[in-house]
Amino acid sequence: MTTNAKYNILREVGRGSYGVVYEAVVNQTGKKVAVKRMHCNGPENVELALQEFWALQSIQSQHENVIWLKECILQSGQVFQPMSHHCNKTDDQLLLIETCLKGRRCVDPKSACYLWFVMEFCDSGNMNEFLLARSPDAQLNKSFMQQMSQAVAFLHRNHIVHRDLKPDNILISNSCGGPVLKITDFGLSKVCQGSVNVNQHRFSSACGSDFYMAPEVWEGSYTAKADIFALGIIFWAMIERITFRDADSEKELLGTYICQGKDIIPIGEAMLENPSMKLQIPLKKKRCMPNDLCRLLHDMLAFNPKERLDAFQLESRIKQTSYGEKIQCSSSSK
Ligand SMILES: Nc1ncnc2c1ncn2[C@@H]1O[C@H](COP(=O)(O)OP(=O)(O)OP(=O)(O)O)[C@@H](O)[C@H]1O
Repeated sequence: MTTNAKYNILREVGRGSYGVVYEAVVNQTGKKVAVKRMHCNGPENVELALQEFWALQSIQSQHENVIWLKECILQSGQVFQPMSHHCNKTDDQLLLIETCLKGRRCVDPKSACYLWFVMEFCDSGNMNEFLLARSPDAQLNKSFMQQMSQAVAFLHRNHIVHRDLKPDNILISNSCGGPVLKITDFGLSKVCQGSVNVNQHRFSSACGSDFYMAPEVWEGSYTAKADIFALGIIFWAMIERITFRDADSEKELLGTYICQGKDIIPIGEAMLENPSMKLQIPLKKKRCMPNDLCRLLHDMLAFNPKERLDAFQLESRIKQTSYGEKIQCSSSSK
């Protein structure tokens, strides 16, 4: 570390397919931050890194449940420059954009090129780890449902479609009061500039994680309503504690599916094969799910995206559900 370094890296927190995340401190304030380093060595990595940057930069105001990007720094060899979202882009930044557009490396192959994302630090892991380490709790589930729906409504209001919502991409900060969810990992997200209504913008590249993908995503023509389907799968799995073991990482993950013999099939894929399929909600404990919650899940997981709730309808429907409400016990004894 040099004496005038802005950040001091403390330890590695984890690695994903495209980057390494470190815990660090801001030297001037002592505040803890997370720093994600993404290697921009090929067009695929560059596209993911730039999409993450564009989405997080495009948000003008912050939202408590969306990860906050403090700054993004482009490293080219020994030179570190802040990324700019405005017209005054540096030559290195323009080369990154060229790499993304042309689909071939345009940055100097001799100098190492990285994007460093400085973000708020989340101290309690992701939603899978957090929930599966605790006993089921309807009040906590309700609070998480509210936080997730508010975050997605905020993103959609800001014309951002996440396209990869899953419990792994929802981090938890538990340092001030109750647990606060933070939606993160915007590498597959899209900013629909110029669209008046985010639900009318159509995407054609299938992307996301199988178990959370809506039927129309499997077909390759979908809108922001695909984010609502993913939330429906997450809510259902969280409420009934439905999990599966990921084939690659062998981790236990929250997610609902259909059993076909020994195989488990993602709900969206199964619905596409059989559009008239009736979802069995609740799957486990029949008497434990209130009717309004059951209807809400059906409305989030509707096969036809036009019949599916949008993020703004979802936000108000969750406020109305009786699920997870504290039961007030009045006592007359003093
Ligand atoms: N802001 C943060 N605060 C604390 N930990 C974080 C933060 N961002 C990411 N992490 C952790 O760092 C690790 C790597 O995250 P990253 O987003 O790079 O990959 P991933 O989501 O695990 O995998 P992939 O990108 O392959 O889907 C994960 O364990 C994640 O929980």
